[in-house]
Amino acid sequence: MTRIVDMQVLDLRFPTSQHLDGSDAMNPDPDYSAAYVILKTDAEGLEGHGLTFTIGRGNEICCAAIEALRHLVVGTDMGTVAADMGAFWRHMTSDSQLRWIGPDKGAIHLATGAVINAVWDLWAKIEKKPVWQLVADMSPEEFVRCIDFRYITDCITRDEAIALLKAVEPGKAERIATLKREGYPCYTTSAGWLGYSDEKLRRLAKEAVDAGFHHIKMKVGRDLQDDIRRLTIARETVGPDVNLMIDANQVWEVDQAIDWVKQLAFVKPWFIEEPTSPDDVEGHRKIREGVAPVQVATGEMCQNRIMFKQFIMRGAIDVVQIDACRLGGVNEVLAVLLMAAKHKLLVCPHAGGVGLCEYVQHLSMIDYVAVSASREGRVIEFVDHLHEHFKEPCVIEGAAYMPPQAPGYSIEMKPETLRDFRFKG
Ligand SMILES: C[C@H](O)[C@@H](O)[C@@H](O)[C@H](O)C(=O)O
Repeated sequence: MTRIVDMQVLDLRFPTSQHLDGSDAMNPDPDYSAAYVILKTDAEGLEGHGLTFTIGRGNEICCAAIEALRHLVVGTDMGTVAADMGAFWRHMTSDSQLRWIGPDKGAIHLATGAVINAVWDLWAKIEKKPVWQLVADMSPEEFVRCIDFRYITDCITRDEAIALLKAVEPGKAERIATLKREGYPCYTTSAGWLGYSDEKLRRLAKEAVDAGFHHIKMKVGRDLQDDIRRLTIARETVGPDVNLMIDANQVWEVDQAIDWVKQLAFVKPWFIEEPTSPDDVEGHRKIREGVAPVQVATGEMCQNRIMFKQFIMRGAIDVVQIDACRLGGVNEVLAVLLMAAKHKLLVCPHAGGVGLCEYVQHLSMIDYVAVSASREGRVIEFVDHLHEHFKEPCVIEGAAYMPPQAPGYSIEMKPETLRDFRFKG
């Protein structure tokens, strides 16, 4: 069986000017970066690729954290991964010397996401399937074997998870056919950055509607009067039937969030994303009560399944925004999908950054085919930048992600990108 014999870590930087002339209220000048992992194997030409998205200097720390995981992954026999992926995840997150700085948080967990996702890429390539299909083809028992239920059994047990998966098994083939025909709906953030002029906002919002988007996200939170003006323009441009979402990137205090959102309620926001600290479960619960019927969304910085459990069980959010590498890779995302399905919450993944669109399309497709069995009210984020660096970039048709066909996790970058975007120090 294939063995992982080496790991390469690359610090890739994509300076702001090369991809985006916009910003959000927390990241006015983001240099998008990727801590990139290549797992080398003893099989000719077979590699696993993975990355985690960071910004600028944060990338160095992530690359160092990935290096700290080297001893846990090099030497792995992929046969043991296929036999018990959950045990492998536990092995990757249980190093007693790394526990004090993790394992479920911070740079070490982002590093875990990058490495675990590279292992999924490798596994899927060995099985000659895209990741979404590898998981969709699993039996409920095989699916739950990928998950570490530690610390979440008060929300969902292994047996409950199996029952939930079994209940939706009958319609799988039909849902796969629907996915291949129609794709999975998405929303765009590309019109709504704070750095854009009113003219550019108007033009991009119109282009988005013309391209078929029914959901458009606007950044807010820097200046209330600006937000009122920009949202008025957006609503006038897109008309009454398109869902407008707003995203504050964590800038508000709890009560301030309630006041601010109420003042923007005239555009009928579909959700408010990241109104306050991503760790504040009670704060989100209060905001949710205070701004209803505007839904509350968070997750791009929700760092583990245990935090998500609290947001879900406390009624603090309406929309679960999983992130492909903020969580510790596919395994942990599967746990969150199950908890969200049990509590009947919408899953709308966070994307954008570097490679997140390529990753999360697989996760929503898994959710639809095997877990929630629904696309109703769910949309994947789409941000139109940096896709040109990927060998198999995501494909959007009629405001929907089309299911990836190539084996793997769609995250492998082109050799020239790996050469030309290495950080020189
Ligand atoms: C710095 C990043 O682009 C963020 O602005 C982005 O992740 C954003 O919060 C989003 O939801 O798309």
